[in-house]
Amino acid sequence: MRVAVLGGGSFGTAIASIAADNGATVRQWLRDAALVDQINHEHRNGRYLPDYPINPAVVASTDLAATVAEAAVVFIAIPSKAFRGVLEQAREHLRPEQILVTTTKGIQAEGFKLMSQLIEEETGSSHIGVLSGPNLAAEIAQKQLTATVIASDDAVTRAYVQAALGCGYFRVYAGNDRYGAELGGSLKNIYAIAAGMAAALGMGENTRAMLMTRALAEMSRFAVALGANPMTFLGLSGVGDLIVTCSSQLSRNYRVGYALGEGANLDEAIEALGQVAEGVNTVKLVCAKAREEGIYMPLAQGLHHVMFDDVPARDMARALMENEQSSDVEFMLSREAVSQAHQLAPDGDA
Ligand SMILES: NC(=O)c1ccc[n+]([C@@H]2O[C@H](COP(=O)([O-])OP(=O)(O)OC[C@H]3O[C@@H](n4cnc5c(N)ncnc54)[C@H](O)[C@@H]3O)[C@@H](O)[C@H]2O)c1
Ligand SMILES: O=P(O)(O)OC[C@H](O)CO
Repeated sequence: MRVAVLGGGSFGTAIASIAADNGATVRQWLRDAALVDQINHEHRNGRYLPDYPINPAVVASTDLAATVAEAAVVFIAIPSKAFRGVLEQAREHLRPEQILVTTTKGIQAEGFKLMSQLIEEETGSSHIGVLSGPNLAAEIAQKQLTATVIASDDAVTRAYVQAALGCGYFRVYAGNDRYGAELGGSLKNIYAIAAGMAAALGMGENTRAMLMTRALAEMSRFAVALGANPMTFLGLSGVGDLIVTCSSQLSRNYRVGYALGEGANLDEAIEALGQVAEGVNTVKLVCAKAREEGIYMPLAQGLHHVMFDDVPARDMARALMENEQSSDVEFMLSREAVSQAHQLAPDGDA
């Protein structure tokens, strides 16, 4: 199998190395000639994954056309802000039978588009997939046992990606809800920022469990309103990714939240990170979309106030705790039914 990876960051490098470990012929495209040289000669990505060796069979290049030329599968691991631009450059070199897979967990502001939708618009391909799951690049680079999802309505895409990446330390499950899997990967970054902030403020495990579980309720409420299948959120690309990203200092989104919780401002937190934290942009886009569509998203809106309106995180947490008490699993008991029933109890002030 011939595999191309577009992107020289931590995840692109991790994916390239898995495919090479699995016996594929792997080409990786990046812009930085010095980093290309380092990957090809030292088998290391000193900028993004400095502490881990890369399979020596990975060949990096600054030549986009040559990178994709022979590939059966092309993975695109480019931050959402640059994703369409890279597709525009790649488009003329791609062939209709090639399988195009996004690994990017972000949203384009214009039109609230997910990356697989950009691939569809730019290429018209019928072999499009989303790779998403609890996949911290640094842990993959250590060959920690890891699982992911290839979500596509195209059986050929699912089969090729399972064959390209499935190996002794990386297990690839198949899904057919591309939109739900991709939305889950983007939304969880919002709550990872909140979880990092809560940890920095000394909040405990009960708090983290509450935050993650209510985040899942909020994510699935949003996804259902936008037409995704809520069952997808029970899988690796939903709750699985939410767990890892809300629990680990290896997550860039968690680290941004942690820095904010320690008192840094947003610019300082982003600068200290030096890599992409998609959640910073996603929280803005999701809050705007939720307002537009009338979707109840108290955690995301609360985080937005903390990040962009200077509301202290502890004040926001207190306000959220004092919100009207609601339903646990609203697919079974609606929020409206709980709210209406409040009049049946004696008034707390009486
Ligand atoms: N790192 C992880 O653990 C991880 C895991 C799963 C998914 N992802 C997702 O993968 C995507 C990429 O993440 P990453 O971790 O590799 O990011 P990163 O910040 O480590 O690297 C981004 C890479 O994209 C390159 N890039 C940026 N703009 C470009 C442009 N215009 N043209 C060409 N290259 C450009 C950068 O030079 C860099 O090599 C993100 O959306 C992220 O959500 C990351
Ligand atoms: O480092 P983050 O926060 O972008 O998260 C990485 C992956 O999405 C975890 O699955």
